[in-house]
Amino acid sequence: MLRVGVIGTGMIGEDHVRRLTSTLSGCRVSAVTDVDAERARAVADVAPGARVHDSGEDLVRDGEVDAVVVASWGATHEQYVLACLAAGKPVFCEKPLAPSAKECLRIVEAEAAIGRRMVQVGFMRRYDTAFAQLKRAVDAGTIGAPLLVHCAHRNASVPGHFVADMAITDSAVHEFDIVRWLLDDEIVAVRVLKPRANGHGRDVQDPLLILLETAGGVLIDVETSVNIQYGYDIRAEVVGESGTVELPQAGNVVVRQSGGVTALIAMDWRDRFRQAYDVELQAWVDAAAKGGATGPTSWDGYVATTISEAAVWSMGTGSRVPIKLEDRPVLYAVS
Ligand SMILES: NC(=O)c1ccc[n+]([C@@H]2O[C@H](COP(=O)([O-])OP(=O)(O)OC[C@H]3O[C@@H](n4cnc5c(N)ncnc54)[C@H](O)[C@@H]3O)[C@@H](O)[C@H]2O)c1
Ligand SMILES: O[C@H]1[C@H](O)[C@@H](O)[C@H](O)[C@@H](O)[C@H]1O
Repeated sequence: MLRVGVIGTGMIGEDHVRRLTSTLSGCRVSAVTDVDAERARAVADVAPGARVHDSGEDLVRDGEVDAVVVASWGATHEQYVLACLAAGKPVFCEKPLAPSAKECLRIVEAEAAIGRRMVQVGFMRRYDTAFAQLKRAVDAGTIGAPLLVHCAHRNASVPGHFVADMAITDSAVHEFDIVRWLLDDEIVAVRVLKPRANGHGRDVQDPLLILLETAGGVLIDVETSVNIQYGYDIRAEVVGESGTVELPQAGNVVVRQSGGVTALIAMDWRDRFRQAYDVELQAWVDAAAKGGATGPTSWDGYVATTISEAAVWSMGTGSRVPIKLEDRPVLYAVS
């Protein structure tokens, strides 16, 4: 039984504590912590026997914690992931791995020095049934070589602390990861365009249109909308040489009523990606129980954050920004 410590018991931290306690197998939550101690105590109540620690560092040191989930704010991820690596404990870190490429690189270097995978990054879309179907269709080659990808990432609304950059660093970072995975290709440049602003957006520039170029010559457009009101809507369509393939709309029940047809839509990410979170965390539990990690790597986290940094720069300057990556350590060599 893997004993898991959870750092950060906010929205997704609480969700993960619940699934580790009640949905997944081979694990239990033995400790939690949050800078909001009251919140940590409330969440500990859903995990029988879980201790509440004063700090993330204390939790990592706890002899009854075999592996750690980091679900605190992005700016705190690096310190906890590095503490886990130093303690030899496998760690699942929510996206973004860290807010800057420099911080991500320090994690990559620390893991590469150990010489084996210890970190899994929370890019859960790779475990989503709908995205898996999309990838299978692209890989099967029936639409020919991919030429274009159209993506939309729409949030009904976002919390009050959401600032302009977060449409990129918090939201579009998922697309930066998923298109690399979907196309087996690297992003080489990014440009961000700003249309007329949505009046629901307060001070946040919304929406954005992000244009990505890949090494293989594919062009990708990503719409981010963070105040779209009607629901949480994630879309992707790949245009190939002889056809197109589109992300199925996961779990949308179709209702026929009063002379109309309505397809219900999720209102937030918890709803839309529930299955993906369950599968990604079970995969991590299984790998962590053997002392390692699987799925999205620290390197994937570093690449996604590097693209985010370039996109934020482009949003400010309007320029096309090339993506420059450091050399990939052999630990993350593509097989
Ligand atoms: N994969 C996904 O789809 C997904 C979904 C939501 C959030 N996230 C990521 O998860 C992280 C948390 O997001 P959230 O929406 O749950 O935010 P949140 O604000 O609801 O929760 C974050 C929690 O971390 C706590 N915290 C902050 N600093 C801390 C520290 N130094 N030590 C311990 N606890 C600390 C806060 O008090 C808060 O309770 C972010 O990195 C976010 O991008 C990922
Ligand atoms: O933190 C959340 C989360 O990562 C969701 O998966 C994403 O769709 C949202 O845009 C973001 O704000």
